[in-house]
This record gives sequence, C-alpha cells and structure tokens, in this order.
Amino acid sequence: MSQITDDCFAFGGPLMRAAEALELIRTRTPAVTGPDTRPLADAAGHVLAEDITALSASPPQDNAAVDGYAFRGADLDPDGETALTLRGRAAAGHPEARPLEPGEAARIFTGAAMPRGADTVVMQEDVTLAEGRVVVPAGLKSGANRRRAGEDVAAGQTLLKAGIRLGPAELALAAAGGIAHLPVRARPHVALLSTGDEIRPAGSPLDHGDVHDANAPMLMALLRRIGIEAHHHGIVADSPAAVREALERAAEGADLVITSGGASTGDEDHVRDAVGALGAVHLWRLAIKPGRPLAFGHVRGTAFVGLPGNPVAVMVCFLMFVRPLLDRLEGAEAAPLRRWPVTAGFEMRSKADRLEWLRGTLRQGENNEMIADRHPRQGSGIIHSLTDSDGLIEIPEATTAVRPGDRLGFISFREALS
Ligand SMILES: Nc1nc2c(c(=O)[nH]1)N[C@H]1C(S)=C(S)[C@@H](COP(=O)(O)OP(=O)(O)OC[C@H]3O[C@@H](n4cnc5c(N)ncnc54)[C@H](O)[C@@H]3O)O[C@H]1N2
Ligand code: MOO
Repeated sequence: MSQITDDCFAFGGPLMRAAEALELIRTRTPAVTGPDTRPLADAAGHVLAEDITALSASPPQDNAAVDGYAFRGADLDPDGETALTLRGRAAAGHPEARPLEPGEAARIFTGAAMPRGADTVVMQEDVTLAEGRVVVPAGLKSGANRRRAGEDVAAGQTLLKAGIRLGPAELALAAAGGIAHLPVRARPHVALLSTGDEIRPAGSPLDHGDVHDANAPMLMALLRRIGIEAHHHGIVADSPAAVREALERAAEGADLVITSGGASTGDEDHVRDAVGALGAVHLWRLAIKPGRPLAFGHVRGTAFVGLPGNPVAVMVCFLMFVRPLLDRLEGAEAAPLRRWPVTAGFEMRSKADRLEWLRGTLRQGENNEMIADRHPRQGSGIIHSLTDSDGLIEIPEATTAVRPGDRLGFISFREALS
C-alpha cells in the first residue's frame, strides 16, 4: 500500500525535534483550570491567577535592626565619642510614644518601631553605660542599624505577577504586603492509564510474559511531588475497543489524560489510533532518545499525552514534556529546566539529528569542575539507571561523538522534581 506522502506521522518519515514539540505543546495547550480564591495557608503550589498589589508597606515603619539604643544621627560627634542621655524604651510591639529630643537615646530592641526623631541605632555591645548616660563610640554612621519603612515592600507596588507558581517565599511576601487571600488557578485533574496485556498491578502474581506495572506508581509519585493527586484508571488491554473506551472514560472530568505503553508502531499499539478517532493527535514520534514514540493531542477536548511503555522513557518524557504541558494547563509562566554546564567524563558515539538524554552521576574534578559520568546501562527498561543517577546528561542533536573533557548540559533530578 502506498503511503500518503504529506502524512507527518508516516512511519519512517522525519521525526519532529524536541524544541518544535515543546513549542507545539505550548501553542496547542490553553490554560483550562478555573480560578479559585485561597487563604495563604492553602495557596502553596498553585499558580497565581492575577497580578497582586501590596495593600501595606513592609516593614510598616522604620524599625531597629539590632538590640541597642536609638538616637538622632545628627547628634553624632564627627571627631570622637558621643554621650547621650538615656530616656525611653521601645520594644517590638511596644513603641515609645514620646518623641526623642536632641541629645537623648532610647533603649530599643530588634524590630521595635523607631521613636519619632530617632534615625540611628547603636548595638548594645558597642556602648558604655554610666549614670544614665549612653556613650556611643566614634565611627558609627548616621542611619546605622535602622530598617526603613517600605524597604522590602512599598504599598501599592505590584507584589506578585499572574502566572507565577506560589512557593513559601511568595506567600511570605504576600502576607508582608497585607494580603490574606490569593486568586489562584485550580490544580489540574489528571487521569492515568497503563496499557498492555502483559501489565499486572505491583505485587500480583505473574504469568509467563507478564510484567509488573512500574509506570503507575512512578507517575502517581511524580504528580504528587508537584502537588497533583492523579486518578489511576487501571490497566487497559491491548485492544482497540478497550483502549478507546478507557480513554473516553478517563477523559471525563479530567484536564489531562496520560497513558503509558502502546504508543509505538506495533500491531498491538492502539493508543495513537484511538486518540485520533476520539479527538486529534498533534504530534507523534520525536527525534529523541529515550521517548521516541511520545504522542500529544486531545481526547474529546481533554489534553492527552501518550508516554512510551519503557519506564525510563516515562520519567524522561514526564520531566521534558508533561511538566511543561501541566504548566500550560494551569496558565503558569514556567522557566525551562536549567542545563548546568558539566564536563564529560566518558566517551561515546551519538546518532546525529536526535536529542539524547543519558542518565548520569556528578563528581567534582581536580579543578573543582563538575564531571558527569554516564550510567553504564542506558536501556530504557533499566530503572536502576534512574535510581543510581543524579540527573540527565543532554547530548545535543548535532553531536555525533562525545569525548572526555567535552562540555555538556546536565539536568538535575533534584531540581527537575522540585
Ligand atoms: N519497530 C519499532 N519498535 C519500537 C520502536 C520503534 O520506533 N519501532 N520504538 C521503541 C521505543 S524507543 C520504545 S520506547 C518502545 C515503546 O513502545 P510502546 O509505547 O508501544 O510501549 P510498549 O510496547 O507497550 O512497552 C514497551 C516496554 O515497556 C514495558 N512496559 C509497558 N508498560 C509498562 C508499565 N506500566 N510498567 C513497566 N513496564 C511497562 C513493556 O512491557 C515493554 O517491555 O517501543 C520500541 N519499539
Ligand atoms: O525511546 Mo524508547 O524510550 O528508547 O526505549
């Protein structure tokens, strides 16, 4: 049978590059999760839905950075010590009501509002006290040890931009700016399906030819790690009808359906055709290793990703493609994964025109450089290559050979999974 030549999915045709696939995922994935309002305590991990303006300044007023004595900087003797009369006391939450007069110093503690008139604080360890007087040593600068009102947050300033993912520091900033509730996007509902006649749930007995489902627990954990409780819809048999029925069921009420297995070109691989029949396949088969049979599209309007069956490909494709897709569904402005510069500690040949991610470990070289060594077993089914490694060594498309000393990019699992 002749092949339709403009079929971009034609087996044997040029494969789509990873960068192009990411761009396609970006442009084809609208933000779908609805807005929600959450108290700060429940907002971590959510994407902010609108720009947030500070209602109040932080600090709200000038205050002391140290325990000591507050006074007027203008009183400092430029030529030596300064003796001041001790009067008044300001502790955090207990301001001194009386304004400070010239020549006076007030006892003050860290975080206490500066008495009116005072602009400088001397540390208690640096003074001498005698008969109601405080002697400030020479050399202190006017304005020392004082934190200015609004030096961190000015009232009315844009505090947080829509699209950021809220972490602990962002919540602290919001609270400091007088905000108690935040408009956020709901986390996406993710449905998982494992496909394959040979797949059995973890712990169940195996007949000849069966394997345990390693992908479901890995994907559930990957999603939980980023705050998403996925729903696992079980294991689907390798039949067109079963795959189609399971996909339709999984798509109901979900924002994303993720399958593993059955994505390739074999007679028993039905995922791509089922997705095509129920929605559309936007991309399938990429110039990458591992993960070549990755598919992306939609099922009845719900975003869909078909991951290959091999567990290492599942992990790599999740980090490289599924995470950015989830960010898009939530309207997040996410930075791409960082590639840390490392030195190759190994030698290999690589197929041109294919982006490759090797599993590898890092060690410190003699000149403090980070050296990346590749795991000795790079098969897509070797889960040990994940548990034994620090991350992924990226071999660019144009590279055909790697020699010891070459510079490469390294994606840290710890960072990618945070
Ligand atoms: N003729 C070709 N054969 C293959 C190609 C190709 O381009 N042409 N691609 C290879 C690549 S690369 C990959 S990756 C695999 C992926 O294929 P599928 O997505 O169809 O996955 P399966 O065939 O269903 O499974 C592959 C492998 O993974 C095991 N598996 C599947 N699900 C699980 C699970 N939940 N837990 C643990 N292990 C799982 C399965 O038993 C197979 O061993 O195709 C290559 N072939
Ligand atoms: O791309 Mo497949 O994941 O190597 O084995």
